[in-house]
Amino acid sequence: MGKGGGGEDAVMLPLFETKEARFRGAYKVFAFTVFVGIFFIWVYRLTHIPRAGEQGRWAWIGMFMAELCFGLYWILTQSCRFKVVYNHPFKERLSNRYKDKLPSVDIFVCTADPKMEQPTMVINTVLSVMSYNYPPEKLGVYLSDDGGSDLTFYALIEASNFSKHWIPFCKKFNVEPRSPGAYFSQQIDVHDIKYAQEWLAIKKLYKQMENRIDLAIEMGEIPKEIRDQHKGFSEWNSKVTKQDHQSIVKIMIDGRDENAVDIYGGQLPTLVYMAREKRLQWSHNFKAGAMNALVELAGIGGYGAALYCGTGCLHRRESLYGKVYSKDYGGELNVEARINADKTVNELEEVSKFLANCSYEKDTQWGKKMGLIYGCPVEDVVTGLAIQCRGWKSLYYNPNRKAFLGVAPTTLDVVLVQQKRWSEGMFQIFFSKYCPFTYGHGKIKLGAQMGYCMYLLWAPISFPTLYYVIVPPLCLFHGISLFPQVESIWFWPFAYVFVARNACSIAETLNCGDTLKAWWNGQRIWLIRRTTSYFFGFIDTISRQLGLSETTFAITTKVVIEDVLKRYEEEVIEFGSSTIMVTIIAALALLHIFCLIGGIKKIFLDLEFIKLDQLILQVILSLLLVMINIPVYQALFIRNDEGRIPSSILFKSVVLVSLAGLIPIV
Ligand SMILES: O=c1ccn([C@@H]2O[C@H](COP(=O)(O)OP(=O)(O)O[C@H]3O[C@H](CO)[C@@H](O)[C@H](O)[C@H]3O)[C@@H](O)[C@H]2O)c(=O)[nH]1
Repeated sequence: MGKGGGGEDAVMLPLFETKEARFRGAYKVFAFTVFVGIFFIWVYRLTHIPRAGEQGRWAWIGMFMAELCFGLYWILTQSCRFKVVYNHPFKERLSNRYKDKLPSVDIFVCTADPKMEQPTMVINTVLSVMSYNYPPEKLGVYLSDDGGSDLTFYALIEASNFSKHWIPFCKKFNVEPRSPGAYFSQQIDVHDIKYAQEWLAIKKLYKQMENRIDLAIEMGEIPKEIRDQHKGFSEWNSKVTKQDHQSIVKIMIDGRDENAVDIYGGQLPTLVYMAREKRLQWSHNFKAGAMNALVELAGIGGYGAALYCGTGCLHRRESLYGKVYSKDYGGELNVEARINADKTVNELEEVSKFLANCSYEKDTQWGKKMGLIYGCPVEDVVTGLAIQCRGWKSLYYNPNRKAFLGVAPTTLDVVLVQQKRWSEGMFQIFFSKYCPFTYGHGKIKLGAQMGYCMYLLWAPISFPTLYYVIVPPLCLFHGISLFPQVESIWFWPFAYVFVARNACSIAETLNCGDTLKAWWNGQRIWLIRRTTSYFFGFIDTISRQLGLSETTFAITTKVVIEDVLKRYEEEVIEFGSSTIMVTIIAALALLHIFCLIGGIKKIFLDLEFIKLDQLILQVILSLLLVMINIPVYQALFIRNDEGRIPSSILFKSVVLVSLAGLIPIV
């Protein structure tokens, strides 16, 4: 580390520092003790298998398999804990070093459906990134509209006009957050009269704009007088549908134009609308296709392998273009495509439309070695891996004031569909040529390969989890012991691994600033995800591998209904739909309480306490499962709001549990 201040030294000061997390040595010792515990559990299982013909022999072997999977998976997860680093950037050094030679930055915003991703929400994102504290002549904002909707286009026209007021307002008062919707939902400090006046005026402008957009959405079409004001609407003729239309590219603000200024004469950033061509016979590759069209259009962690998570990530252009990192790469910050400098807006739009055509990428490396990789619903993770394997390093940075805020699902069914897509997509990567252990071999560190696999194996980990939450409770119900007695020495590895693993997870949660309640809720959703989404993610991956189905992308809806939001804020789970996943959740919850009651009855009445110490761990496991499922029982039996579990599901679950009770334990 050098001294601060100006001069040549200051120019060469590092732009960030990386520090290793503390207590890693102690953690490694702790992890070793847990591993010893896991090892003894495996030894116990193998040395105590019930003899052939004895009841519970196969259940026992299944327990061994499940615990083997958990143990191996736990080893994978250590890759993320052994080497933890924190990055700290020095922002002022960046401007000292590069002064006015900062790189040009293109920001891509994607939307795919005006019903699930409302245009007002989309333009709030656009307006917030347009207002970044960055030289506007170096900033380009590109909206990809896979919904091909004139409503979204209209909203962007409104946003481009409003930005002339909003950007200078943000700069003048250093506004945070810069999304107007989020900003106006906050209380303001009215001590400064000038600020309060401007605040009121711009809020009024925003609300008027919002009303106009909402009105158009309500009507389902753009009023004629608005259509006539912008020639861009002529692209939406009667033949245009969401799945079938020509490419549409409109440069709403041309950042090169000296007249593209805000109300105070300040330069505005470039703003572009793009709906890439869609034809029924062409695969459009979901978000990866949209992102590549944008990349083409714009000219644009601990092992140095933090995951690319799709949203809120910054890339160097060269890394996305498929270039291999070279040691001579000096971080050419000012590589700018000058070739288009002399083109008019119309000429640029025409060239861009060609780039956004379906056929443009045919027989090219786009989607393979260039841009985002096609064929996988988690295009971000596989693309990040490929980039890292080309020698580029990635850093994870989580500033106190969040750099990006997104919209998370508020209902369980949407979460489960999203999680299914992720687990399915990641498992596909494991099966593909991009499997980190083979594709990444010799290119990224073993720790990074293991770290990737921790995510890629979400789908198959559903099987041992399902086994563990079904078989021990069922065995308890039948009075069959699957764990050592409390007096036995073998009891201790189980107790130690259970307590140590959970204590570590609680410590991590608290260390991240979360509460104990959040941890407990985390266990709840952990169980639900593993027993539903990951399971179906597995099934769908296999059926895709067998050629029985095709990759799909179920968009996460960002629309929130008022009473659903109210329940979400009150921390009440929104079940509310009759999906197979909710049926599984309900059936498992009923099974757990049914087995717990049945098991306790058996211990107290039929077995006369003889087996209590042999079954105590199963009783504890079932009790914990019942406690985790409390919101499910409430949704099944107590709640009467719209978010409860429908009674048809209760009926199906009772049938399923009755059948499970009949399964003989062998
Ligand atoms: O055909 C499509 C489908 C989706 N999208 C866009 O892709 C983004 C992600 O889709 P969303 O339904 O929001 O998925 P999520 O699972 O919520 O998104 C997370 O997971 C995705 C897959 O890993 C990443 O691409 C995202 O960046 C990340 O936020 C959204 O902006 C969509 O508008 C398209 O542009 N075209």
